Amino acid sequence: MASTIMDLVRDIDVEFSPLIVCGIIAGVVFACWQFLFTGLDPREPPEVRSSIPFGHLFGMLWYKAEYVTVLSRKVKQPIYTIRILGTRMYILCSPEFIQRTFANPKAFTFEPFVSTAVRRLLNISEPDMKILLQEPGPEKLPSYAQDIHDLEHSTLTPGAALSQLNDAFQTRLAKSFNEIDTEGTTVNLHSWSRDVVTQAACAAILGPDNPYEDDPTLIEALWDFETDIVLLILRILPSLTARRGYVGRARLRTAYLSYHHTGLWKQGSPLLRGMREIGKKHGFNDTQIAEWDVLFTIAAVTNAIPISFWMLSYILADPQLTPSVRGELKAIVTVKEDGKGGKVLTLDPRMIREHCPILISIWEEMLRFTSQPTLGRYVTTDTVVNNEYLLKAGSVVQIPTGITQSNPSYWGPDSSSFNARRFFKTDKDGKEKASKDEREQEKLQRRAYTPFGGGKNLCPGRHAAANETLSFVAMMIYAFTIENKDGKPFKVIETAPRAAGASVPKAEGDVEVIIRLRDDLRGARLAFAGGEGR
Ligand code: HEM
Repeated sequence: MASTIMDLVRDIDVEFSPLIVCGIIAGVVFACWQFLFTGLDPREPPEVRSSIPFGHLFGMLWYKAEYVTVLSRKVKQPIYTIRILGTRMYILCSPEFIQRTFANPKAFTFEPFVSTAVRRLLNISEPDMKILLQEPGPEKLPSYAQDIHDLEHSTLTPGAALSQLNDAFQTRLAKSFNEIDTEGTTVNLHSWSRDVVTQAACAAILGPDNPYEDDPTLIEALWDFETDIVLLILRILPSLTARRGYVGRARLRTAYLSYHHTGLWKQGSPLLRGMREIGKKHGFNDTQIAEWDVLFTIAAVTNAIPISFWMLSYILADPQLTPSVRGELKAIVTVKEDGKGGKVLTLDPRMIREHCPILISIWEEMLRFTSQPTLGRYVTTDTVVNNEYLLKAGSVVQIPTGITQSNPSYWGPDSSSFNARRFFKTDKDGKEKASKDEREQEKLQRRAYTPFGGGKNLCPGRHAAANETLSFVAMMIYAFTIENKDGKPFKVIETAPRAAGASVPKAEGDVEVIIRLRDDLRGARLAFAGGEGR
């Protein structure tokens, strides 16, 4: 109780000082003035006004992260401006404009969004924040943010460090698969797959002796933190309004700190060790390093875990797909005697791209269909895009990728539904089947396809995400039968509204299933080539 009161006092103290209240009033007056009197430059994209005053603001409050997507579907313009409380937002719905902004990261930057969120999430002081983000000074030393960016891209692009991460993921995943009861295990598929894949993803980043192994309830704490992240960034009485996330964050902080103090970080991934080294170089203490590690873990699981569940669900819901996928997976699976009277089934995820075109098509379609982030960029300098429109410094660019990723002129009349074979490119003999027109269409699609964002901030974890999802789904489909507990045909469950900042929505509710090893594999141990446990 006493600690709750202290939390409250701390929140109020931070958020509602007289200075901040005056600031808010001044901001509102300024915003109203802007709204009523400031015109747009004629070279700016056309303005879309709402029919009622402050309509866009209400729209944002109502639809949250989805508002610009909902509005863009109605407006049907390639580029337009809206104003909310005096801030200009340019909404980009055409691949042409989107690619131009990706190509100019100096003028259109993502960093202010990250730094504001991180500062508020971790309570970093202004001076520390300056150190964090400082531009290279006269000595030309890169900032912490730049060092981390470079590290992420070097350790997560194909190479030795990524292979090590992938192998560690698969080793831990195989352990969970081998724990499934031979007679069958009844689970809630959504929460079970979330826990199994999270456990493996954390082992990949943090190493085999990580806090989640000692205390699996930390998985729940991680997802509580992830779910409440927007409320924690807003910081309006977080100990009350985001209680679960608030407590989860504190538990994770303590657990990661102990992981660093006890030296367990030494068996972590090259990425994790690199983050620690960079933190130390920039003068961070262990608590700050631990907090960054927690945030990175969130970035690594927030989209990859839900998409694993969706991909498995869409395959299970189509009776034709399971046999087709199993058929092509045969080429990458071996079953051998293990020398101890048993057998071991080994699946090699590194061969999926070459041998499993249907599975790859499903993965790419899954990304198109579910990963529809609204990307944000801050305009740092007045810039003309495409020799056509002026985007003014101090404004915000919003890119609702759901618009381009479901536009029928790029994707055809079935653009708003899931089509497992949309990206299937080879005929039975493995020859390219695309005609010239189809190849032109593919070019358009490639420009309209941004499930991982783009430009300088293109998701560095995209290769790891592909490995995680494909390894999980491939083994689930190949080695197990998965049936609804109530005996009815499997159906894809509802999606929850996409959270602000998330690319992939989570599921609403759950579905109870029985997972059983296939009869012909009874007694076999499951393993991945690359991962241990063979
Ligand atoms: C299917 C799974 C995933 C999806 C759909 C996804 C999507 C995204 C998107 C849309 C962005 C923002 C890009 C932009 O603004 O242009 C992003 C950034 C990021 N993602 Fe992912 N991501 C996934 C998995 C992962 C994984 C597995 C990791 C780590 C292992 C990861 C680490 C990051 C990081 C560190 C950033 C920030 C990059 C920066 O600011 O430069 N992501 N991701």
